[in-house]
Amino acid sequence: MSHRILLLPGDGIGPEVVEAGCHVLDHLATATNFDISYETGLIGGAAIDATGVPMPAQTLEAARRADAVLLGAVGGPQWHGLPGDKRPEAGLLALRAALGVFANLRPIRVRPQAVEQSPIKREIAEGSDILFVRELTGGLYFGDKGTEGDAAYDVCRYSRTEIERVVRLAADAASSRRGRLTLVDKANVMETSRLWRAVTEEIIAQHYKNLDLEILLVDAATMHLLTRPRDFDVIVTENLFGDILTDEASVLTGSIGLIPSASLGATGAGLYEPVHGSAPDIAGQGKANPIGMIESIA
Ligand SMILES: NC(=O)C1=CN([C@@H]2O[C@H](COP(=O)(O)OP(=O)(O)OC[C@H]3O[C@@H](n4cnc5c(N)ncnc54)[C@H](O)[C@@H]3O)[C@@H](O)[C@H]2O)C=CC1
Ligand SMILES: CC(C)CC(=O)C(=O)O
Ligand SMILES: [Mg+2]
Repeated sequence: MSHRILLLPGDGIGPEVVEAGCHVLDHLATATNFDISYETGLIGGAAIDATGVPMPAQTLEAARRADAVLLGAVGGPQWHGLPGDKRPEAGLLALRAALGVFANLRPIRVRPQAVEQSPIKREIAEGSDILFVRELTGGLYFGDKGTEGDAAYDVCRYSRTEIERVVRLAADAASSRRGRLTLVDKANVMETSRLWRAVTEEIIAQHYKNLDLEILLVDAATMHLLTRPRDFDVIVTENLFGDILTDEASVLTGSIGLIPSASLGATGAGLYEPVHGSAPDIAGQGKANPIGMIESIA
């Protein structure tokens, strides 16, 4: 049976890293007699230029048919003037929502052979191995948003169910790793964070007594990540905080280009993409690090 892979190269360095990833995948598939078939689709700025919208219906249908979706990156300065729902990034958000991939796994590992690449002192960075589980289909990115005269708003909303499913996934991951789960929130200020904290504490107390649960406020967490990264095992957090903290944590490894991700739902195809964006500053120069894409494929 052929495994159907949908390639969505997107914009900027997206096509470069997808091409590099496919070289590796082709070699592996041939070497192991693993039968794959590719389909390529449009997303983001490339889709806007070709069809007028960042997520053509044809791409969504192909993603639903696929066994796995490999995405490069979307976005670039040429589309920055568009309204929010017409921008390249809206295409990626629509894809994540349509596939129901609520958990975005972002492993950050400082490899022994690359520790010298880290701008962080060796005695701090060496051996760091953190799995971020970022909630991917809720929160600020998906809440009601708009403008009212000179004002603008983005609503952050989370339901108990949305929190429960991603916390359970993170707790399962921690159980199979080093048994430590860290929740990052802003429960001293945000109502949604207080719900995250209550639900997480309840789930861990009831179902994961084996785990050591640590809770950090997000502002302090940004410091702990770069001063005691080895203390972390699995970190679970909401969509916005996870987006920001993983770019920060990538610094430990020396390059955001090294960081892969897998976005998983309860059923259906997974979405596999590097953590970085379209990097317009280096696009077309043959400089993009493809390891994040290759590890996403792995
Ligand atoms: N998943 C996605 O498709 C994402 C898309 N974006 C979009 O990408 C565009 C550019 O965003 P930026 O803020 O510049 O973030 P970015 O992640 O594209 O780039 C940030 C910095 O990291 C470098 N970098 C990124 N990937 C690299 C790689 N593989 N190898 C070596 N260096 C790499 C870039 O050259 C740049 O200096 C924006 O339109 C943004 O919305 C941003 C993040 C994720
Ligand atoms: C919609 C994306 C541009 C958000 C992002 O930066 C990410 O998922 O890493
Ligand atoms: Mg990001």
